[in-house]
Amino acid sequence: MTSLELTTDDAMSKGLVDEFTHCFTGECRVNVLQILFRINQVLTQNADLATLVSIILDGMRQQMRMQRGVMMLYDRHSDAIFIHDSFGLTEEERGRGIYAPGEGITGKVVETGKPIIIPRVIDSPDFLDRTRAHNKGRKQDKLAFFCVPIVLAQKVLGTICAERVYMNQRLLNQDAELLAMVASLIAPAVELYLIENVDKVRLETENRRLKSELKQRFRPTNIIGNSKPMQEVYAMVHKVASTKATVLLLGESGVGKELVASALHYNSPVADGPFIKANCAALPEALAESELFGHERGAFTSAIATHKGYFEQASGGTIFLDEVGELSLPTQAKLLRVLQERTFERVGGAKPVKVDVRIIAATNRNLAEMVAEGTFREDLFYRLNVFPITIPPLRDRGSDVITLADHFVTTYAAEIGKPIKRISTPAINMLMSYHWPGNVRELENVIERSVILAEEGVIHGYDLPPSLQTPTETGTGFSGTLEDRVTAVEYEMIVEALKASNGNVGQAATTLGLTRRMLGLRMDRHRLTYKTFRTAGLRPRN
Ligand SMILES: Nc1ncnc2c1ncn2[C@@H]1O[C@H](COP(=O)(O)OP(=O)(O)OP(=O)(O)O)[C@@H](O)[C@H]1O
Repeated sequence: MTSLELTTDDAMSKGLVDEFTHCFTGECRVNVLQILFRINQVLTQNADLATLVSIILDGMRQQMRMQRGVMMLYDRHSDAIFIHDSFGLTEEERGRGIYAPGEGITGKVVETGKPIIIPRVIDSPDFLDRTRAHNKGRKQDKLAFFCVPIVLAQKVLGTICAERVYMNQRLLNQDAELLAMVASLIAPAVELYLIENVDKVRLETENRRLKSELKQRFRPTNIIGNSKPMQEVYAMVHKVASTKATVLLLGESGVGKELVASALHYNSPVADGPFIKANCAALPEALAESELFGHERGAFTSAIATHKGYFEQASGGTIFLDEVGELSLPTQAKLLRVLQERTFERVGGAKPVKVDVRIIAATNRNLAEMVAEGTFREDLFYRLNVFPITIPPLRDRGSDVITLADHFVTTYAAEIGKPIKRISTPAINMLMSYHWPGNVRELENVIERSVILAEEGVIHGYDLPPSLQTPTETGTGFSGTLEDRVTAVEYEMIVEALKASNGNVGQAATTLGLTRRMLGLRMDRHRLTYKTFRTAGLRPRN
């Protein structure tokens, strides 16, 4: 037994007995079965999410004798997790409970899809107490916390979290297991609720978001994604944007370096000045110097007039040197001088030109390695590397993939003028499983293409390119054989038809051009049951 664990006698002597005596006797273990039984009962009666949640929260409070219980929903669109229902919190505390994935204990459970159990919550560095419910009352320091995800088809839809007086690890694990069971029972109902109440959920999140501190966290407006690694990027951008320090943006191709560069500029004191992009890889060797630093009239045969280079054009603003690792050694030497003295000469000129520019450079190359190989100047590397920011690859950003996909769907659907309501569950799984070598740029292209292909307002797995459907690359479990792919498409079409018909098999069969019996057989083969697709309040005649 750890020093934190209590015996019944300890508990009694400490006056905590009310909360859990019955749990030592095993009575509460029997009681909890009643909760499962009730949930199962109402699930078969087609009850709505509100009824289910009230049974769960009542059970947590009365049978399991918990101090606090919270059911949270994850709104992918706004990338926020908020309290849907709870006990043990005031209305005000409830309103403050809003998190981003990766943030605090709840955010971590949503990000990883794994439960978290903490014997003494106030000791946990991840515990944010955003609701501020822990400032009050005695026994707060004795509370254990556990949080389980509500997951369906690898998609985290929300969490059930609870606090109770700590007794011992075994009982805590048992409670968490029970809540995990409850979470998996109600997951289909939660998904239906989220689909059906998309607008309500969004409005609710937005209202809460407006009232919460989340609003105050810094995120450049056009950069999408709230994953932990991106929050670190935002924090760095926030720190350095207001200075004139040279910034080096590192990261694979397509991660959003240019977007971050523009965020740095537009949040800087020179935001009203020009933002000039110079793509060093696209500059032909012979013209690189003249493009960057300009030339005097007659400097070379085609120099018929004086030309201001990118540095002069950026004067009073920011120059963004993209792919800086591609510059030749002579051009690097000239760039070093600008960095040191903010002075250069135009090609063919002798007069020094002084500029006042903020320099942001970016590269997907390993500059330190290039220095070792002798292809990049060491002194220039140190001058550029004053404030490096590494933008993480998309595969390390968790649910940002879906947030970004949603964002691009909205953008391209509006551009093409085609209403797209949602991305199907199998398509979401494919997007989440893929390793995105081309990062956000690749995701953007994939979504643009799928918006063009999509029919009936839904992006399906088969609207995504074949590269996302190869098992070795995606890990989606689809093998390359024709039969397996046909099975995957069949599964998806049946799921969609059942969703659209609220679980009415007859109606779904008609949509699919099958008899009811044929569809029944196929549903058995895919282990699908119409109950999963029933919508609250509607009882289809099957
Ligand atoms: N977090 C993000 N939110 C929204 N759009 C993004 C995000 N990151 C990247 N994009 C979009 O993805 C595309 C590629 O981004 P960007 O050009 O900034 O990448 P990069 O790292 O500079 O690529 P490269 O190294 O190839 O120049 C752009 O259309 C950009 O708008």
